[in-house]
Amino acid sequence: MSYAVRVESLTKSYGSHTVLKGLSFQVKKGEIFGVLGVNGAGKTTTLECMEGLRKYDSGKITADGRVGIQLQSASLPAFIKPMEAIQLFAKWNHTKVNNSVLSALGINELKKMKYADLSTGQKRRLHLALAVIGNPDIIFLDEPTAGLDVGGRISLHDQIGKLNNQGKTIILASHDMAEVEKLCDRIAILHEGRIAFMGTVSELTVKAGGQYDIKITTELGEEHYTSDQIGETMFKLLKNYQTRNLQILDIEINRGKLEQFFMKLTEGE
Ligand SMILES: Nc1ncnc2c1ncn2[C@@H]1O[C@H](COP(=O)(O)OP(=O)(O)OP(=O)(O)O)[C@@H](O)[C@H]1O
Repeated sequence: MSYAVRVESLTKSYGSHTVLKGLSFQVKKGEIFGVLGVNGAGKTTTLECMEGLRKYDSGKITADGRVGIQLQSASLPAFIKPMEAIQLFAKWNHTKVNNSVLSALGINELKKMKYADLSTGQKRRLHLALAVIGNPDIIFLDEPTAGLDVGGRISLHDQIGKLNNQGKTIILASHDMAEVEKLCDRIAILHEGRIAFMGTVSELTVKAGGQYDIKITTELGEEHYTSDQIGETMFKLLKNYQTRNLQILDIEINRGKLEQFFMKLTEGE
């Protein structure tokens, strides 16, 4: 099979509330696939059905490989130490603890701490380590960087990239456009139980009009520009500021339209 997970006509209701209305998509082996949507769009439900943790009403899901899961919220006993949790999970998985994974995720530094004393970022790193301890082929991450500061996000993104470079397929849920833009090969945007968009971020950018908003701050204040040829425009702008002998204090570039397009899709416009 060239795909890691195949989802066909997946439906799921909670009582009379139909959350998934026939989703079909495939996740290719070795890719980072993002499931996006606003709060309540059904990202966690989709992931949990794919993980085999939640019953669905109809459809078919096939996974090819061992699965590792990081849930959206998870908790361990307050007094357990990170290494005890790691050893426990390794035993369950009939596997040996991979020390390179532990050092990559900075688990060794947490050795002496109790679970209850770990920060949000440290807990997330531990949960990711527990998800990958069984050497899975497919890793599910539900909003892996929620609640993390900038440093924590960058470090976790780095670890996710490294796991992907080792050939792991990664499926992550997020509502952070910047996160999926940085990490994902392809994304599916859920809206009202259906897939409103599926493709690469570049395809989404083209659909959205491919416009960048640029803000340049100098001692004279802020100046705003838009461009669909970011490289060329930035080159010209920087030359222009140099000619005008203006010192640039800050540059901000946003895929403004991409966020707007996401809002438009998810608002059903
Ligand atoms: N166990 C449950 N019982 C009843 N309704 C549920 C249950 N789990 C989820 N729902 C409802 O299903 C819908 C989708 O929830 P889900 O958690 O899958 O969305 P999500 O996109 O992951 O949201 P978030 O971004 O807030 O995590 C929501 O309206 C939610 O209230």
